[in-house]
Amino acid sequence: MASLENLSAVHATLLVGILLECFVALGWLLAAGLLLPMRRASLHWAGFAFLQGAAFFVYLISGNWAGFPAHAAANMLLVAALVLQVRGLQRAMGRPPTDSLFIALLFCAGVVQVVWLAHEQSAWRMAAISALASGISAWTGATMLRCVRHEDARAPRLLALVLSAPSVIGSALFAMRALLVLQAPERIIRDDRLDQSIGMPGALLWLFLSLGMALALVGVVLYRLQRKLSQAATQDALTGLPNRRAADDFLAHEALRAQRRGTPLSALMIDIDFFKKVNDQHGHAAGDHVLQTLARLLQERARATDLVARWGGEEFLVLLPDTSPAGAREVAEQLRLAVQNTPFCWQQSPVPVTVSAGAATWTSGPFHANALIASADSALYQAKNSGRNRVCVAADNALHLALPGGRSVEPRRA
Ligand SMILES: Nc1nc2c(ncn2[C@@H]2O[C@H](COP(=O)(O)OP(=O)(O)OP(=O)(O)O)[C@@H](O)[C@H]2O)c(=O)[nH]1
Repeated sequence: MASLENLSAVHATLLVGILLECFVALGWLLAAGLLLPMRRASLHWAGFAFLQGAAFFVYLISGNWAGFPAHAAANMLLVAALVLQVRGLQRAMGRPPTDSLFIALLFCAGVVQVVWLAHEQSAWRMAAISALASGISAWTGATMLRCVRHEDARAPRLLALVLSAPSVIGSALFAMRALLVLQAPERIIRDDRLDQSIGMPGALLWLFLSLGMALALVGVVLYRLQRKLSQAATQDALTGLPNRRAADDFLAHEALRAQRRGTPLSALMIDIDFFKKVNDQHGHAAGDHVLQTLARLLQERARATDLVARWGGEEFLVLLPDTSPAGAREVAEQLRLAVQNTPFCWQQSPVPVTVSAGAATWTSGPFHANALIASADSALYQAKNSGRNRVCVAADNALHLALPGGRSVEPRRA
């Protein structure tokens, strides 16, 4: 290894790379201990950083070992590191890793080393490994994009592009390297003989790319954790529907729009009839299954602009923007009939399920969210009291009578 006095700029860069990768690997090991849902992914990325650090180390010591095929060793480490990076991303997405492909890639890299091991063939070796690394990096970039965008189409496109950029740039650079090597193979063979394994531009580029990739992985983890947290805060765990908090936010937002545009806003409160009996006769798991099936059914029949939420227990709230009292009654009746005509089953036994619904509509005047919900709720209890499996609509003045101290949402001034 170079002594401190004659430490060249390349050596210094490689040393920085080793230290950086050690810190990154330690960081991921720490994350594996702390972020349980991301444990496996973090362990993979610790391996990714460690192998990259090892590749930097190989270049650092290569000058001391005449004839040591530094490129070959470093490239093998790099391919293994890149494979671990993609595998970690697949783990982060909760997908089974494509192990056969990874094994095939590593096998190919190994074969390339063995077939073109001689110095005279180092250009071919470098070109093949660079092409392989380019392919894996492109795959990493694509997986990174999917990791952010696939499960959440509303995820910011720019964020997805920024996070996948280091891998895409890496892929392009590896491809360029493969082409340059094939264009001037004599230079590579000469450099390899002289043990000039890596130059300053190469070392710096590699260092920045490694840093970029590490930051991109941190970005993916932060994005996914933030998404999980916001999901947990706004999604009902059993049915996957928006929960009460999300319904409140939607209602406040839609109320402002309705007031600004002067369009009606309707709410349906839907409750399963005699649900206690389902639990008592078939068990709690059967009750959960009925809730999940009903949630799916309601969601499938809702318009893209409506919101179906689990209000609590066996009660669902459907918010219908731009829907008149007559329209709300019609939607509620369609949903009631759909439930009545859907065969619910639990362990091959039929479970009869019907629902009652109450509808209320805001059409004009100050908006009280609590009054709209309370009106839909009292219409629901009217439906329950008049025999169940039916729809009742709140009277026109119900909103004014309900909850005078309710939350008021004033229209935003243009
Ligand atoms: N399985 C299951 N049951 C739930 C859940 N949340 C609430 N329940 C049950 O829902 C039942 C509600 O019963 P009640 O309020 O008496 O209403 P009901 O039996 O549907 O009668 P009506 O509404 O008057 O037709 C209770 O037995 C609760 O335990 C849940 O998440 N899963």
